[in-house]
Amino acid sequence: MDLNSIIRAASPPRLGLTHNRVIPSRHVIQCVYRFDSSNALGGLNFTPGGRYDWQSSCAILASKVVSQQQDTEKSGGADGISAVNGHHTHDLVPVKAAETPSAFPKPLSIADLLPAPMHGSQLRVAYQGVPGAYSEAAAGKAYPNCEAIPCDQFEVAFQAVELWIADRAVLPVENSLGGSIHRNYDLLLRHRLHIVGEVQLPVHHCLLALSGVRMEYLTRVISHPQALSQCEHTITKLGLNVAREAVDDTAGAAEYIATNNLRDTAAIASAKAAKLYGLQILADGIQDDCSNVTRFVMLAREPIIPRTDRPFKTSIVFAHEKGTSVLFKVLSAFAFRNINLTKIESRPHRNSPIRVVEDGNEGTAKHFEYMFYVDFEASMAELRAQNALAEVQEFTSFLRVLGSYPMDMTPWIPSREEN
Ligand SMILES: O=C(O)C(=O)C[C@]1(C(=O)O)C=C[C@@H](O)C=C1
Repeated sequence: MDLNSIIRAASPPRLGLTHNRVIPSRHVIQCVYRFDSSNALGGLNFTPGGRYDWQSSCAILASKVVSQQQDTEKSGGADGISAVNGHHTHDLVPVKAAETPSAFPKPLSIADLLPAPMHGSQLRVAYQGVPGAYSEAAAGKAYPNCEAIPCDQFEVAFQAVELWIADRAVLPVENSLGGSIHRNYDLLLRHRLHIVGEVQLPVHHCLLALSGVRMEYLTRVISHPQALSQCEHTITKLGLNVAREAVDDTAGAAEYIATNNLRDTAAIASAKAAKLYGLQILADGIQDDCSNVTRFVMLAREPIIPRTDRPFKTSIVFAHEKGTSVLFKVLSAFAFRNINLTKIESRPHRNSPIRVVEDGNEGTAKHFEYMFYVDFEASMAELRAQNALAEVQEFTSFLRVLGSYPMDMTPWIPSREEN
């Protein structure tokens, strides 16, 4: 087997935006949620008709399954894609029911309508990147024994869950050295998934190159922008005179070097990526700080029921039409109740990015408008959290609960070589 065949064998196809029409080999059930923007407890209350409602409707797209199945047939779909509801398309020829009852579509059962994971199968977890990416390791930490599904973009991982191709998505939101992964904050707002958990992964970076390549041959280092920034000082300290180039993910960088036989380029990626793509480790543990940790959130179509028997965290996002002046009031709603905040992030308000204030004598002032993301240490099952949010709602024009979920309390172990 040559190196390329090894790489191909090691890498299952990634989901891309063009794969959105992939149908799982069972009924596709689509849920559409409409959010009442006045809903402080969005996603946590399902009482129909009230102010605090999610309006939800579920439709079983049997006809869509059939039409997509025909499309797939035409394009010679791969195994598992051409199968619909457990029946391969070539089974669907006119036959007598008594002779071959399995030739007819199976009626839906309660099992088809159960929340994921369905049919007792493995939990399918979407992540951005290719095998060997840190996000894959985070998916394994969050859901041991899951089936990790590689996606080529963050957006695709969201869509994979929304379209029932995956049961969960695991996505990075912040790193102890590189800061926030802003793209995912923006996507959390644009999609209707719920945060159901978090994992913190110690990230141990290696410098990888083709076998026989020496550091002095290198002219370029490629990796995910977060990984490049997490190793910036070490790269300089190693005396490397190299261009830095950003690619979609760390393991993808390793795969690219191996596939294209690049002898002047190194990748920053995991030791697992070195093994998967047949690269040597030129330097080990090159992150600028040994306590380099990335925090990932787990996303699902449904929220979990918040509890009080273990430490919970709640993530919210809010905006106010009068700008940042209410921030103090909002934050004091938590301070007065002794609720600890663990994160505040502001992002441009896409719907109204600028507020213009006219002053007849002085001219016109333009202020930037923001969405604020806050994580606090309390469960939505606690009265103090509910009261805090009721107060926050008074000051805000938009408020959404992104999720209330168990905190990752695993003991602190600095990064090691295994990821
Ligand atoms: O590229 C990868 O391997 C990823 O999983 C992405 C990612 C990130 O987005 O921050 C995850 C963890 C590390 O911080 C570096 C990169």
